[in-house]
Amino acid sequence: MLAPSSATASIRAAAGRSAPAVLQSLGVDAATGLAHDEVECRRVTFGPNAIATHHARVLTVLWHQLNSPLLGLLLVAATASYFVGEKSDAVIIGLIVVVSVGLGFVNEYRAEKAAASLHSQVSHEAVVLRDGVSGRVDVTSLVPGDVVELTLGEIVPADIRLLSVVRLECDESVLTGESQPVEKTTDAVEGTATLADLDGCALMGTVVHAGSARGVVVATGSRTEFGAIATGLSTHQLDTEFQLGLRRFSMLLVKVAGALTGSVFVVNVLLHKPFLDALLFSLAIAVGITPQLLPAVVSTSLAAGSRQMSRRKVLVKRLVCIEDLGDIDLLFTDKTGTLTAGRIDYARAVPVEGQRSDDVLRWGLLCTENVPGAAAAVGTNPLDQALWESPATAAVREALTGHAVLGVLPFDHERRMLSVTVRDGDGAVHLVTKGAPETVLERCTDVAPETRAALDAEFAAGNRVVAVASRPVSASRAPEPADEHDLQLLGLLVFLDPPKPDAAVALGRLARLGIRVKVVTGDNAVVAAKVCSDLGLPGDAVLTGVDLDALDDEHLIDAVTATTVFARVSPEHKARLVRAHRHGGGGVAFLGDGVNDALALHAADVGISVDSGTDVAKDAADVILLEKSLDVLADGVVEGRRIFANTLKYVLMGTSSNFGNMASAAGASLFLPFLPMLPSQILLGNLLYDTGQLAIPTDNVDADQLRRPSHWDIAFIRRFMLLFGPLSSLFDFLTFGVMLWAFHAGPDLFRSGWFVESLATQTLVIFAIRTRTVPFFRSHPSLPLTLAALGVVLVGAVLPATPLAAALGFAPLPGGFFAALGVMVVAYLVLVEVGKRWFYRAAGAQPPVGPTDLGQRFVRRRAARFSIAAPAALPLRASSTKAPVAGGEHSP
Ligand SMILES: Nc1ncnc2c1ncn2[C@@H]1O[C@H](COP(=O)(O)OP(=O)(O)OP(=O)(O)O)[C@@H](O)[C@H]1O
Ligand SMILES: [Mg+2]
Repeated sequence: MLAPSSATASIRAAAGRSAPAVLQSLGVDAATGLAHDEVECRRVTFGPNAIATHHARVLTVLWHQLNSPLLGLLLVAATASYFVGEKSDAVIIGLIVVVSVGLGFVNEYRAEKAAASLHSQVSHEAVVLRDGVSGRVDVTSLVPGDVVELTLGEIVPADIRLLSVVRLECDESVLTGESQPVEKTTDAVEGTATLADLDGCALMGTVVHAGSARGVVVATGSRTEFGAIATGLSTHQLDTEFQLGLRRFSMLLVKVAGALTGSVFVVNVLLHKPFLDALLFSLAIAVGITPQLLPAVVSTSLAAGSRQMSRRKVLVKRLVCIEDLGDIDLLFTDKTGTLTAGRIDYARAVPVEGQRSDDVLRWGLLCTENVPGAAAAVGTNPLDQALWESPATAAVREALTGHAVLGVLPFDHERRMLSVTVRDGDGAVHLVTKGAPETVLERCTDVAPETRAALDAEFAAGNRVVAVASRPVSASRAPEPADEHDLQLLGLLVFLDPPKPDAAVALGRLARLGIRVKVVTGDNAVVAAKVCSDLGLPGDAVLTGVDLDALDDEHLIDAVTATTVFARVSPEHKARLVRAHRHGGGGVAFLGDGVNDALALHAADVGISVDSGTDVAKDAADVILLEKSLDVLADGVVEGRRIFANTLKYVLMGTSSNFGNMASAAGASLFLPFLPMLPSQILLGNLLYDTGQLAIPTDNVDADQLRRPSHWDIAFIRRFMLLFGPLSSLFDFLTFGVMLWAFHAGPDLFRSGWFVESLATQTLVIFAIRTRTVPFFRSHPSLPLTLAALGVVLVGAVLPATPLAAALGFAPLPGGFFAALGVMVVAYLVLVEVGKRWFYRAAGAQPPVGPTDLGQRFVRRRAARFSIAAPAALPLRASSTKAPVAGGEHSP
């Protein structure tokens, strides 16, 4: 029995030993893999191959709500006051706190649930050999000893000792920071090696950059190197960069609140006000200022957003992707299926002089990755699919029976060719090569000028063309790249893939959303240019993969910003283009569905794939479109920006008017002989206000706000707070004046007046803050929001006149107060409008801030794929007590 602590459990130890020795100590035969019952056994011992859980846990969420020193202090103080002072006041405080905590809990729990269900919709798979049969399994079910296959674009699913490699290169930047891919071998390393030197190993979380390999799993889950850095990262909470920023910002507010309320408390005590009252009052203010609900509210609106997205055929793998999707301003897309109909049709064969059409077609049909046996299921290659499924090729397909395919050199996106050795009916053996005409023609002995002319004509018409060539060979082994020479060209196979009728409209829509679109394709430059110009994209300056290779990174950036179409690019070129643009600051999205797109999908801020795409592409993507269409993508972007805009409303509300109110409460307590508001009243006002805010996700968003990528900008929020906070305080002090001098109010009346005024201004200002339009009523809020805001104000206004008033310490307000209130609310909103106009004009002049790219973001994204739903099953270090990185400012 293998114990988790055995020497093999560490990849570093395994790296120093030969592959056979590692296999032996793991008790596995590389030819058959583990037996299924052994896998079960090991799963019990080692646990799942996971480093995070996405299970929504009641207690954790509840603890989140209660885990606030302020709340604790408040409850302690309330309990103390229950025994020595006002019993009813203490009870009311207790009740309000319970309701607030409940509100936060329900919201956050629902968001967690939504996030968890997103996680369980997506699964990440690996190809593994068990009991002699290879198949796909969920990555979380891998155990040490499993024999796995690695292919291009895949994320390495565990720490693996390599057994055989074919030109394998891994991008290990997520672990080592090294941006150049590392070449891998099967050799053991000597002595003690650093992580970057483990040549004979592939490490969890890294990307297969080139080639393929087979290896044996040595360590899983949190015992991997990646697990060690990612353990404790909570992948479902506070996932977004904004939420992290918000946390930091909240901390700032808490500090301000601490200083403010601390001094209020001291001054109040020095002024000989009752100790406990002063303490409760200060704490209530502090609770009011702290935007406790904010993180919960952000996740809630994102969670609601993910449902709206899926109704628009956009699936996000994680909540954070919604925000990222709204933020993109540059989209790279492949051509096939996005710009073109994608239903590739075989049109005709163009034989060279002396050949027959049917022969070109016959060799073309044989030259595929399909296993011999004629009508065997076709692979995923779209050109081969089209060839094999076309009714026009049926007759030739029937006649293939006498041929035997002896070996295949698979298609790869760098060579853009594939070759087979075939024995024909007469027993003669041929090497047949099919591929991109440029590359195939280079390897042919002589090509007639007429053939080149025919090819150019097909390209100019925007048709996809592959060339078929052959030569007789003697050896009946599988072909190698070195064999592809001295070929005789047989002819061309022409396929039609016309531009999508609605793509031009969708491109226009993306342009209006402020998103630049660039096309990257493995197809020919002339074809790409033709399709693009048909759709209205500038296709006159096309850069090819060869051009890109000639540019170093410095020149690349200049050259690529000006270019819209990139043709004959390899998977690595696609990724390089994405990386070059990511330094520009804006969000870069990549849309693709092929194996050749996976590297770029990993490199992009937002990787987008389609439901019908290949597994590797879907695995690499953050967002999956149920339909490959730029229109669906545009819907997704709009939805993302809408959600973002609404979330921002909360933040602006909470940090400006709310903050202003609390500051005035603190200020007033200094010159009033009594507390300006009772602690329970402050908390009640806060609760009512929060409740009204819950309708914000339903709100309409101005078209103008959807036209820009949505960046989170904490500096913007801070400036907003500093302008609009004091503005709301101004009206609070006006109210104080009115209450004291016009109504000669005593404590109860004073508090009632201010309670109603602060709730009214604080709530109604949503109508101004929700839009940049001046005057605000030209933009229409949603009905639920309107009703909620007015409802809250109404409740606040009648409260002092109800039987509850006495218990809450309110007194009925005179009619004259409401007249004054009306005037003040109107004056306040007018001033806010003036401030808004000035603010947005000044803000327009500010340079936009790009997303601050944390390397952590990639770690989180990778970690999310090694996540399980079961709550208690994470053994060993996974359940370590390391604080969640997201929880504080001390991120590594
Ligand atoms: N099965 C095949 N047989 C022969 N040649 C092929 C085959 N598949 C692709 N090719 C050639 O390789 C070229 C590049 O293909 P690749 O898959 O890299 O790009 P693509 O996926 O077609 O383009 P896009 O990125 O727009 O989807 C094709 O244009 C074609 O010339
Ligand atoms: Mg493709």
